[in-house]
Order: sequence, then structure tokens, then C-alpha cells
Amino acid sequence: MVTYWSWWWDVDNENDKLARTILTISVPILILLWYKLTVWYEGNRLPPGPYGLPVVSYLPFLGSNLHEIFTEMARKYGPIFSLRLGSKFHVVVNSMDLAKVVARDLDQTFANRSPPVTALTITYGALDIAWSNNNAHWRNMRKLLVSQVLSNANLDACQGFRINEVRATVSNVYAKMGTAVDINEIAFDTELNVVTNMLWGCSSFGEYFNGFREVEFKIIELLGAPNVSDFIPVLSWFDLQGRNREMRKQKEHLDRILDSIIEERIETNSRVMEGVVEEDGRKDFLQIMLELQGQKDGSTLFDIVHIKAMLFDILTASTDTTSTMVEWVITEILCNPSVKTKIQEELTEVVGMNNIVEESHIPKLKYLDAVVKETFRLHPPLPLLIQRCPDESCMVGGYEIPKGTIVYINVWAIHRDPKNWVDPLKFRPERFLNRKWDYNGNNLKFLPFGSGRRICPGLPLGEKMLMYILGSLLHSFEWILPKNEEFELSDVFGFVTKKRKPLVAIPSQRLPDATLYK
Ligand code: HEM
Repeated sequence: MVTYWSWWWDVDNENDKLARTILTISVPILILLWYKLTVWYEGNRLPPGPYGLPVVSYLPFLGSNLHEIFTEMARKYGPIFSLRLGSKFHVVVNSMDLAKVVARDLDQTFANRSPPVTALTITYGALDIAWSNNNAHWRNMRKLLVSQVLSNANLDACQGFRINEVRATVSNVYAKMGTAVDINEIAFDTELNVVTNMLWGCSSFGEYFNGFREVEFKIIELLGAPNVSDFIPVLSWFDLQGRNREMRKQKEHLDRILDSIIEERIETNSRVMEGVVEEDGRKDFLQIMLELQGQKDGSTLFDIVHIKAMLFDILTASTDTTSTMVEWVITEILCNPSVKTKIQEELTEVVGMNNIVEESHIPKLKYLDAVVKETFRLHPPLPLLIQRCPDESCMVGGYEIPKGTIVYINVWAIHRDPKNWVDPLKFRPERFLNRKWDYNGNNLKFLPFGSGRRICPGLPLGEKMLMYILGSLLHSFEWILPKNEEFELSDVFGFVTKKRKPLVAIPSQRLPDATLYK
């Protein structure tokens, strides 16, 4: 080797020797630099995004309606961008192709969550399903919910609860005809009663549930509110905005409800040899969970706190989403008279004017189904889904996403992207009539329930309840806005993004036979 290179140093003056020494050292350095700047850097650069200030980074510049702000930022920075908020690195994915990479191709890598402080408080330290990381506990809880509550067999067995509650709602609305009715409130109560019946066998009425809706709304608001404690964790101890204190207050209320229900059941069980069972021999979900107490769940023992975390998840995940959607659908229908006419024509044809809506009619209500889907497209209740967090560094769209980054999939942007939808801002249910669309998240253009392993497990119940409540309210009543009330379509971002101004509407009798309302 030395002989091979000896010609290089075979020089007759000192200047030449110096030049060759400099060249010998600098050429490998330049090659290394080039490699770093091209191959290495290309493969490791972070997504583009705005600069911020020291310590707080972009935090002071972030507004409150995050889904709209992120969609606006995507126009400037592209389909994937990053922003640092305090010490936390965030990435927002805004296109269907990149959503596919996160939620499908790299689903396993992105299956963790990064719960905010308030979420840890209300879920007993992420012992629920929604905020738990992708671990044995999450898998067991999700499997339990899906197999015991949301299976086709259990949904069929619980049909009676849905019929009773939806009929009770129609009858309550009948009693309020001619007055302004809060649509979200009636849908919330209907869903809550169905779910509590499925969970522990009775409706939510009674002293326990006084004020539950307000508590839940506050919890949802706190879960979505920006909190300095999340962005600058060293300050979390001071809880500067008081958000965690407020969440603890809501948790006390929730705890009182859940403790009373669980204690009552334990007390009943102590008197009944076989534990509480339904007439058909089925056990409700609370009973099943109580019988699992003391069993190993991953590395921990399944106990009362786990049961409360599960109950919390199911109650909150099912009610606010469903009621918000019922409210949006009726708002869009009232804003679009031709859509209302088509829905009524379909209901008259499928159900008949001397009949009330039954679940068996639902598969035939194709136009109503398209209206619901179009409303989901324009008003997804979780427009950024629930944040995901990669458990190792990986590449998305040619950019590096470091381990632990908080990643949002911007469903709002995807659902309004002109590359995916013709006239994306127009309310046009017909676009969902021509092709087979579902909520399973396989077509990444449309993912109101999410996609991949974190997709909403409540989808079958959510879809059933939405169609049944809406079909019944729209078939049994004519709805109009109160005098001087204007159509209003603006929303306010939150963990569940809702209508800024709650919809109130006045019902009147639509079916000729008054006995159908009893
Ligand atoms: C209209 C009704 C509903 C909508 C629009 C909805 C939407 C969603 C969305 C978007 C997610 C997040 C998915 C993701 O992060 O990718 C989610 C998660 C979840 N939903 Fe729903 N949901 C509804 C009803 C329900 C119902 C009825 C239940 C339970 C009975 C439920 C239980 C859950 C749970 C437990 C999670 C967390 C899943 C996980 O992290 O593994 N949801 N839902």
C-alpha cells in the first residue's frame, strides 16, 4: 500500500509537499461532509414548520381552533409539517397518502398515545383504552369491550334497550312540541341511557346522574384545552392555568357516580348467589368486569380502578360524539331544504306514515345514510383523531419523525382536500350514494372513526344509534328553527369539536296518528 501511494509524496519542494498534505486531509473531509449533507441529512431531516421563540417555541402563536389553524399551516408548509410547542415536538399529517403511512403502513410504530396531564388525571393514569399505550393492558381492555359489549351478538341482545330509549325520546319530544328543544341534549340522554343499560342494566336517571352532562362537557373541554403543563413539563407542578385542578374536581364528581354504582352492585351480588344476570342469562358488562377482579392484566391486577377507567371511557366516548353528530346532521338538514325533502320522501316510502322507525328500516334508508356520511365529512367530531406517538424514530413522507413525537392526523384537512373531493366545501350527500363507502378507515379519504389498530371500537354501536335516533326524530317530527334564529355552522375545537352555538329547534307532529307517539 505504502509503495502504491509513494508516487504521491515523491515531490521535490516543501510547498508541493504542504499542498499535497492539505489535499490528503481535506478530500476525505469534503467527501464526509457531502455525504452528511446529502445522503445522511436527506434521510434524517425533520418536517418543515414555523420557527418559534426560545423555551416556549411556537406556543404563543398558536390560536384555539387547532383543526382550522393546522389546515391553514398545511397550505404553507405542505402535507406534513412540524412545530415545537414548549419542549414538545409535534407533527401534523394532512394528506390521505401520509395518513396511510401513519395509520396503516406504520400502524404498529404509531400505536402509542402521549396523554396530556388532564387525561392522566381523569383516566386514573391512562388505565382506560383511549389513552393507554399499545401494551398488554390496552389489548386486553379493548378485546374485552369489543367481545363483551360491542359484539354483534351483544348488540342484538341489547336491541330492546335501544327501542325503549328511542321511543321514550320520541314521546318526550312529543310532550315538548311547539317549544324549542336542545337537540344535543335529547340525543345525549338517549345514548347515555342505552349505554348505561348495556353497562349495568338500568337507565341513567336518578340522583347519581344529576349534572352528568355538564361534568362530561367540562371533561371534554379540559381534554382539548392547550395546557402549559403539557408543553413545559417542569412547570406542570404549578398547574399555571389551573386545568388539572379543574379536572380533579370533575373526577371527584365522576368517582362519586361510578363508586355508587359499583358499590350497589357489589352489595347486590353479596345477596344473590350467582351474581346479577339478565332474564336471558346474560351478564351485563359491570358484572363481567367485577368477576375479572383480581385476575392478572399484563403485569398488573385488574381491580376497581381499572373498572372505573373502562366505564369512564365508554360513557364519555359514546355520548358526546353521538349527540354532537345528531346535532350537526339536523343542522345541515335544516340548512338544506332540498335535502330535508329527500329524507322525508325516503322515510315516507320506507317506513310509511302510519308507522314508526324500526331498526329493520335502517339498511333501507340509503339517502339518510349518505347525509350522515356527508355530515361526518364536513364535521368530523374528532378532527385530529386522538394523537399518536411513535415508539421509535421512523420516516414519513421522506422526513424523520423522532421517537416520542406527538403526531396528529388532520382528518379535517383530508375531508376537505380538493384532491380527494369535488367541491369539497359543498354539502352534497349524493357523493356518498354512488360508491360503497364505509367507516372502516380503509379508504383514507374518509376516516371519521379513525383507521388502523386505534380505530374507534364503538363504531357499530355509534353507527346504529345515529341512524336510529335521526331516522326517528326526522320521521316523527317536522323541525323548524325558532323565529329570529339564524343558521349557524361554526364550530369550536375541543377533544370533541362541537357546534359553537347549540342547535335548538321546534318540533311539530308529522305522523297523522297520535298514538304512534305514546
Ligand atoms: C358517532 C359516534 C362515535 C364517533 C364519531 C367516534 C369517533 C372516535 C374516534 C375518531 C376515535 C379515535 C380513533 C383514533 O385515534 O384513530 C375514537 C376512539 C375510541 N372510541 Fe369512539 N366514536 C364514536 C362512538 C363510540 C362508542 C359508542 C364507543 C363505545 C361504546 C366508543 C369508544 C371509543 C374508544 C374506547 C376509543 C379509543 C380506542 C383506542 O384508543 O384504542 N366510541 N372514537
